[in-house]
Amino acid sequence: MPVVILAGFLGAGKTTLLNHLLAGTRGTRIGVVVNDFGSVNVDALSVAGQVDSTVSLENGCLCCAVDASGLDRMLSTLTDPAADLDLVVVEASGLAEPRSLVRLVLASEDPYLEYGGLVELVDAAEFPAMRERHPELAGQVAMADLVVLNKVDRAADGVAELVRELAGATPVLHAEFGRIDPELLFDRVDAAPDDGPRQLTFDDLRFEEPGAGDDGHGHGDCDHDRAGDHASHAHAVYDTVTVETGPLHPRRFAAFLETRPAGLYRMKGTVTVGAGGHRDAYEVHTVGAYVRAERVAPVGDPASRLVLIGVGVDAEGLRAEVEQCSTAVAGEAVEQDLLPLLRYVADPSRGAGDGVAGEAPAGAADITDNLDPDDPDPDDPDPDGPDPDDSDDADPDTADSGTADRAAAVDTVTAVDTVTAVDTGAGVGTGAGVDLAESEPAPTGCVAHPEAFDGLVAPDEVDPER
Ligand SMILES: Nc1nc2c(ncn2[C@@H]2O[C@H](COP(=O)(O)OP(=O)(O)OP(=O)(O)O)[C@@H](O)[C@H]2O)c(=O)[nH]1
Repeated sequence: MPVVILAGFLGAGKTTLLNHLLAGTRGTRIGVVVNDFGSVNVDALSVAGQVDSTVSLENGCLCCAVDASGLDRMLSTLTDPAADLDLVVVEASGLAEPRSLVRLVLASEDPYLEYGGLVELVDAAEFPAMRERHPELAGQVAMADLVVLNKVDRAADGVAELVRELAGATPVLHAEFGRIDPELLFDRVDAAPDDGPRQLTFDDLRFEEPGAGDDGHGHGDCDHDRAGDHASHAHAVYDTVTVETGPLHPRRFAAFLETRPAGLYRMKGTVTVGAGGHRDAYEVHTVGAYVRAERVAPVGDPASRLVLIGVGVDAEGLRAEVEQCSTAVAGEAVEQDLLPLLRYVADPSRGAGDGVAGEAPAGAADITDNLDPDDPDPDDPDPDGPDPDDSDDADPDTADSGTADRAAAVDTVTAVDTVTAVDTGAGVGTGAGVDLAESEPAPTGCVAHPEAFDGLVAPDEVDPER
């Protein structure tokens, strides 16, 4: 269950965007956590659909009122397969600290939960003035997976350039009234009448007829395109590239993952990697800076199929880069070449080739290399090995103490679905600001938002007494 965090300063348009998503789901079922600020749950009330369950947290906003297990408890009724939802969106209060929320989601032990990205809304009218008063907003833009520059109808002079610069490699979408394409955030369910609603699977992607419903530039099945309303449709501002190729050289592919171009927001698909005569298939999923790979059953032909979605990316260049990773071009790999890829595998002991199945491969422990925002470290002679310089990941100065400037908030957990009520349960949020840096080890097995781990204790610094 992808959990998308929707953040942005007060009034940036989070609820407006959420309502747009809810209105455009066409069968996709979304659970929503609304993190209202103030004593009246305006956002919860204004979110479209039926609001059937509410939990109030009276002692602070979501990110400082719960720890990871508290968040798990809160979300578990939404992520539980029995709830039959396809996506959870956490709308952070305008005062919430997205870094803390990202940490909580990444530290989740809920087996059904997967980080779905941090979407940061920026108010194009107010941002320059807001930033003067709240310099931390710049950091929030920098750590997002997708920046939505909203209210472009009222944009202040120079704001697009300013946000573009602050966003660095993160894609920036321009929007009015939060009208972005929902498919940027989730795979729509297939509403085929003979099949019933369900989540799009990678198999759907793999076996989709090339050209079926395609508008000629990779946008695929899309009502708006068929309606000829392309110019006003958010698809017009991003590119989708589908690459089908043979088995990939794992080291070369891992290098591609590490150097993904600015603007590439999502990537999903199944790749087969060849090493030491073995063939292993992995489902790969990236959202912004986050990468996750999971070993899956072998796939047929094509051995590797990836869908890449980005803003302002060089589509043909991307295709060529992936194709360069194929063993046909890069040559056969040896088993050692798997190691750079295994850092992205959720359970590395499952990720090794048949020859070493069941063992945690050497190098799997090096996952913390990725917690350093500056990685890959050009000075590191062995980019796949432990990097002594990575101790800066544990810099206490960068840890977020969290609560200082957050006013009391009333948080509501709301299950929104046009049909089904989901009881979100009670008893959440009695903690008074748990600092994850003190209590949670860095999650391993997935790699995301290095900044989110600032202040976490590096494995070699863990005090065994604690
Ligand atoms: N002109 C203009 N107004 C917008 C746009 N998007 C949202 N608004 C308006 O901005 C106001 C705030 O929008 P909300 O969606 O409530 O913002 P929010 O981020 O949820 O606000 P908080 O919950 O207070 O943090 C509303 O009056 C919206 O109608 C836009 O693109 N252009």
